[in-house]
Formats: sequence, structure tokens, C-alpha cells
Amino acid sequence: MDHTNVSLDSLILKLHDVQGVKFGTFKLKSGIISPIYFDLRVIVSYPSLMNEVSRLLFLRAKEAGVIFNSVCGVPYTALPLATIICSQNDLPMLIRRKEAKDYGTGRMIEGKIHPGETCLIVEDVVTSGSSVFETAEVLQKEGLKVTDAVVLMDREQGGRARLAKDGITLHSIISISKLLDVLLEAGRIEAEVAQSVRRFIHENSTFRPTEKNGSPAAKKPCKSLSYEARVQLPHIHPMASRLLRFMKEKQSNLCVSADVTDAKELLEVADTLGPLICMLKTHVDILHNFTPDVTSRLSKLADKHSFLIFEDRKFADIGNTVKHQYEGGLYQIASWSHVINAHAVPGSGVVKGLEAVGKPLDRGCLLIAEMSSQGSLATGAYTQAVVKMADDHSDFVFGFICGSRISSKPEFIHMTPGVHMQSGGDSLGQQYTSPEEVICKKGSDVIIVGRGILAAADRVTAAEAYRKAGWESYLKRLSLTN
Ligand SMILES: O=c1ccn([C@@H]2O[C@H](COP(=O)(O)O)[C@@H](O)[C@H]2O)c(=O)[nH]1
Repeated sequence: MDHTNVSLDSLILKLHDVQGVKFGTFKLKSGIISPIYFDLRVIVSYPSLMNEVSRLLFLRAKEAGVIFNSVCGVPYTALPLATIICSQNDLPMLIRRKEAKDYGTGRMIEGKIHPGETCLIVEDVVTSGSSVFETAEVLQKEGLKVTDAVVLMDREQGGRARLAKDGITLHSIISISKLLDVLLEAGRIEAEVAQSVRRFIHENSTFRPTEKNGSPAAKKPCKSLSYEARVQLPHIHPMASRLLRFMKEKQSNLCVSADVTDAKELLEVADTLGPLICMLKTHVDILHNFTPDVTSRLSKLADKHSFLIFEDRKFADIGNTVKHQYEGGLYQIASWSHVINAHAVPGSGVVKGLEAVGKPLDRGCLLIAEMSSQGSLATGAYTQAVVKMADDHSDFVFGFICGSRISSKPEFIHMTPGVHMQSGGDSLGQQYTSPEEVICKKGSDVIIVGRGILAAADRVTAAEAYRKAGWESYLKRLSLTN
């Protein structure tokens, strides 16, 4: 028996001893029930284990012949591992921030960056490979090369193949198959447990390699209709149909969130970005100089450039109050906004109140089923109840604000905020996802982008980049699912 195998087996047993790996019934973040769970964060409490894992990670990269100039750990568990590797081998380290700083430079990477150099990524566990990929994306945006990643535990659920597709070679110390073999042999788990974990891993691969002609080799995700085909659906809401037509004609599933506080700037955003968007989202109550003239000009720009106006008012009161809020007051929202949205918290009265005002004007409503902010309570059973409410009021409700596709009905439009090319978020809990993730993987229809475009030096160029990314992700989704 060679020395490496002996130390690998003992490492696996130690990880089991400290409960870094557990067997039982665990609900994963995705909602899937798993018979195995890794919690490798626990190893930070065991210094000798930390040193051993760090040594093996470094050795693995060296054995594989990886040439690199710096090391970056995927936050958070791999951060101390990267620190030990760099300290013991006299290597420069880079730290990836989870959120951009909202002051100073706003950078996402800490440490001295030398564009053109190669950075090795270190991770504790890889499932789909998305965390490694997100870190690689951030490093690459700074001009660094990322060719390889080393990981302590490969769950063998498609992460390696997915990263290879993106040009990153994954090197692992322990595979889940090896872990099961060692624990079985040591009498730590029963054969049935090992068998059920193997079955689970096999059935829950997150990446299916494509055949040479590009079509998926294995099980396809459920079929998705084109925007064009959905326009023809017999029960499509007129607002959904209008939006889908704009999307098709303009090749745009981009909604710009025009969160500016000056009326002149709002109109300028609408006019300059109008040709690139299918919808303009407003928060008129943040304007310091609102006048009714602003909304009448906005309506003219919507006609000129063929986009819908969506006032993101998030109504959330009893039916009688929201009727007044929608129809009257300073903003008279119903008179100019094609689309509004509402929380389902008050119960169906909120929709009925809004419908009483909006339906005669041919307006449409989106229900807020999920939110992009950290710690949002709109999840699980609440989200499902919102879908039911939309089903019950589909004369007026034509879709959702959500993080991913939550209804299988193609008549409903799914719109996702919290979209940015760079992963991370802000200091107030906003969490960002990329256009590709939102459209292609999560099956949403429209990306809602605010600061990703508004904070850019050239807003038109940034909006075009988001339009293109959103549209190409939609085409990719169609090709993968049909
Ligand atoms: O869950 C939600 C619901 C709404 N929003 C709104 O979208 C934009 C996002 O702005 P960014 O600058 O792209 O972060 C903003 O108007 C929010 O009120 C959301 O972010 N999340």
C-alpha cells in the first residue's frame, strides 16, 4: 500500500470522526433530500487537520503539474485553507470578496493583482462547480488566468465536467466513491447506506455532457416554449402577449430598473436605453421632482421605443386601500403604468382591489413570489401559495417576481431582479445572480437590472451587454430543452 493512500484513508476517517461528513436524511438548499451531508466548515476547529488538508491540496496541484502564481480560496471554508497553503509555501494569496465594497474602489478581489498571471482556486467541496466558476469569473474579470482548481471533496455530481467546459481542470483529493469505499471497509457505514448514496449521486448529477453535435447526451430538462410560441397560447394574458412580442421583436428580455432620483435623468434613461429593453421598471416615489408631466413623457417614450412601463410599487394592503393607492394620490399609477406588482401577504383582497382599477384599463399585475434579498421570507409554502393566487386570478395576474421558474404554466411570465454580471451583492442584503444563471439555468423569462447598468460609465454599452447576455442565454435554454 503506498503512503499517499494510507494518509488518504486516515484523512477520510478523521473527517468522519469530526462529523465533516454525515449520513441520514438532509434537506439541501435546493430542497432535495440527500442521504449524505458534508459540513467541512467544522475542520477549522482542528488545526492538525487543517494543516494536513492544506498540505494535500498543495501537493495535489503540484503532482498535477499546475503552474500558478497565486492562490485564491472560494469563500468561506476554503479561505483559511488558502491562507495556510500560501503561508507554508511562500505564495501570494488573493481574497475574493462576497460583496463589493460600497465605498472606495468597490473591488471584488483583495490583494495585489498582476494581470496575465495565473491563480489557482482552492475549494472544500464541489457539487455543481458553480462556486468555483463564480470565483474564476471574478478573477478573470481582473485580468487573471484561471486554469485549475483543487478541491478536498468532489461529490461527483457533474462539477468536474461543468468546469472543464469552462476551461478549468478540477483536481480532487477525495472523491465520494473513495470516501464510501473507505468508510464501508472500516465498518463506519452499512452497505445499504453506501448504496443509497451512490444511487443519489447518480440520479442527481447537475451537469449532463453534450454529444458532439451539441445536443444533450442524457436526460433533457423539461421542454421550454419559445417566446413566440407563447404569444399564441389560447389563454395568454394580453399584457403577457404584448411583452412577449416586444421581447421577440427586439431580441431583448431585459427590463431596466431605472432607479434614479431625478426626473430628467429618468427620461434620459428611458430614451437612450429604450431601443434595448422590453420593459422599464420605475420607482416614481424616489423622484425628488415628480410632476404628472414626467409620466406622460414616459408613456410617449414607451410608445416610441416599444417597451412596457412597470411601476414597482409593491402594493401590500387591504383591497380598499390599494384601490386608492393605485388609482389616485400624487402618482395616479393606473393611468400610465402598464404593469404593477403586489405582495400576496394581505390575501386575495389585494389582487381584487387592484384588479377593480386595472382590469378596465387593460393593465396587468405581477405577484411577488420570491425576493432577491438575503433572508427573504418569501420562500417554500409562501411561494407556492402565491402561485395558487396567480392561478386563481389569471385574468389580471400574468406573472411573478421570482428567482426562478415557479409555475409550469407557460402563460405566466417570470421576472427576476437581483441580476448582475458580477456575482456578489450590496451591503444592504441585495444578492446578485448572472443573466445566464437566471435565464438558462433557473428558467426565468426576464432579467431586471438596475445598478449593473446605471452605475456603468457608459449605460448604453452596459445595457447592450446585458441584452445580449440575456438573449443568448434564452437561445441556449431553447437549444438545450428542445
Ligand atoms: O426581490 C426583489 C424585488 C425587487 N427588486 C427591485 O429591483 C431593483 C434591483 O436593483 P439593482 O440595482 O439591480 O440591485 C430595485 O429597484 C429593487 O427595488 C429587487 O432587487 N429584488
